[in-house]
Amino acid sequence: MSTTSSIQTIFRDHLFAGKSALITGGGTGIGLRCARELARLGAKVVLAGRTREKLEQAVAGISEQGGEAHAVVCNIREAEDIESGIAESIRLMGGLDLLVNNAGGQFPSPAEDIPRKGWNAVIDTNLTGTFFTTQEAFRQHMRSHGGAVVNIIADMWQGFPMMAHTGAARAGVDNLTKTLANEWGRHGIRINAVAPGIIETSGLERYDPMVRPFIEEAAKNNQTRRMGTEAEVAAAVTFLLSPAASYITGVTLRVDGGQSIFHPLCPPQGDGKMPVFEDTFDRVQDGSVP
Ligand SMILES: CCCCCCCCC/C=C/C(=O)SCCNC(=O)CCNC(=O)[C@H](O)C(C)(C)COP(=O)(O)OP(=O)(O)OC[C@H]1O[C@@H](n2cnc3c(N)ncnc32)[C@H](O)[C@@H]1OP(=O)(O)O
Ligand SMILES: NC(=O)C1=CN([C@@H]2O[C@H](COP(=O)(O)OP(=O)(O)OC[C@H]3O[C@@H](n4cnc5c(N)ncnc54)[C@H](OP(=O)(O)O)[C@@H]3O)[C@@H](O)[C@H]2O)C=CC1
Repeated sequence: MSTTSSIQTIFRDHLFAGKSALITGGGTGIGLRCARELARLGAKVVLAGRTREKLEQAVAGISEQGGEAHAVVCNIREAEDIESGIAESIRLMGGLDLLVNNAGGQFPSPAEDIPRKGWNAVIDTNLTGTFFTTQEAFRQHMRSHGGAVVNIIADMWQGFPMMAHTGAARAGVDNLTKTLANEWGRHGIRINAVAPGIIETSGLERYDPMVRPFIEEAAKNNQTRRMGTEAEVAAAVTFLLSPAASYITGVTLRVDGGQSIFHPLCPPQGDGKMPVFEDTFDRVQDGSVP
C-alpha cells in the first residue's frame, strides 16, 4: 500500500487517479491543502504561484507523501505567464482535467483611500487573472477534453467593508462562474465556486498585526463561533471537483459557518457547539496517526 492511500480522508482512495489538477496559489494555505488532498486521492498536481521557493517546498511535502506534484512559477496578473504556465502544466501532467482558481489576495483599506494602483492589483489578480487562467485552460485543453473548475471567492454577499476592491472582484467571479457554466457545459465542463468565510491560513498572517483583533472578532459572527479550517474549505473543493458533483454546475458553495446569513434578529450565540473538521494529514505526516 502506498503512503498516500494510508492517509485518512473522507474521500475514497484513488478517487482522482489518472486526473491532472492545476491549483493556482497552490504553494500555501487553502490552495496547498486542496493540492495535498487531490494528490493523496491520486491526482497529479501542479502548484502555480509567483514564489518558486514556496512552491518547491510544497511540492517536496507532497512528493514525500507519495504524491506527484510539480511547481510552475506563474503570475496570473501577466498574460504571457498564464499562457506559458498552462502549457507547462499540461506538458508536465499530460493533461488538465481539474482547475482550482485559488490565487488571490487584497489589502484592507477604507474605500476612500484605495489607490488606483492597489485597486488595479486586486482586480488584476482576483478577477482578470481568474478569468484568463480559465480561458487559457479552456483553449489549450478543456474545450476538447472537458473538465471541472472551482473558483475560490469570498463572503461578499453584504458588500465587503474595508475591502471594496476584492468584494467587487469576487462578485465578478461569482457571476463569471454562472456565465462560463452556461457557455461551456456543452464541452463537458462544470464550473463552480467556493466562498470561504474567515479561514485560519498563512494568508491572514500577511496582514498588518493591527488588523488581527478585528479578524478575531469578525470570526465569531457565524454559527460555529470560530474561524474555518483549510481542511473544511478543501473538502468542499474536492467534492465539487469529484464525480459526486456531476449534476452540479454554476453554483457557489458558501463555506462560512453561516457568516453570510447573519441576521440581526438572531445573531450567533453561545460557545459554538459544532465540531471542527480537521483532517489527519498533518498528524499522519509527523507519524502520530497509524
Ligand atoms: C478591518 C479589516 C477587515 C479584515 C477582514 C478580514 C477578512 C478576511 C477574508 C480574506 C482573507 C484573505 O483572503 S487572506 C488570503 C490572501 N492573502 C492576502 O491577501 C495576502 C496579501 N495580499 C496580497 O499579497 C495581494 O495579492 C496584493 C494586495 C494585491 C498585493 O500584491 P503585490 O505584493 O503583488 O502588490 P504590489 O504590486 O506590491 O502592490 C500593488 C499596490 O497595491 C497597493 N497596496 C498593497 N498593499 C497595500 C496596503 N497594505 N495598504 C495600502 N495599499 C496597498 C499599493 O498601491 C501597491 O503599490 P505601491 O504603493 O507602489 O507598492
Ligand atoms: N483565509 C481566508 O480567510 C480567506 C481566503 N480567501 C481566498 O482564498 C484564497 C487562498 O488564500 P489563503 O490560502 O488564505 O492565503 P495565501 O496568501 O496563503 O494564498 C494565496 C496564494 O495565492 C498566490 N498568489 C497571489 N497572487 C498571485 C498571483 N498574482 N499569481 C499567482 N499566484 C498568486 C500566493 O503565492 P505568491 O504570493 O507566492 O504568488 C499564495 O500562494 C485567496 O484567493 C484568498 O483571498 C477567501 C476568503 C477568506
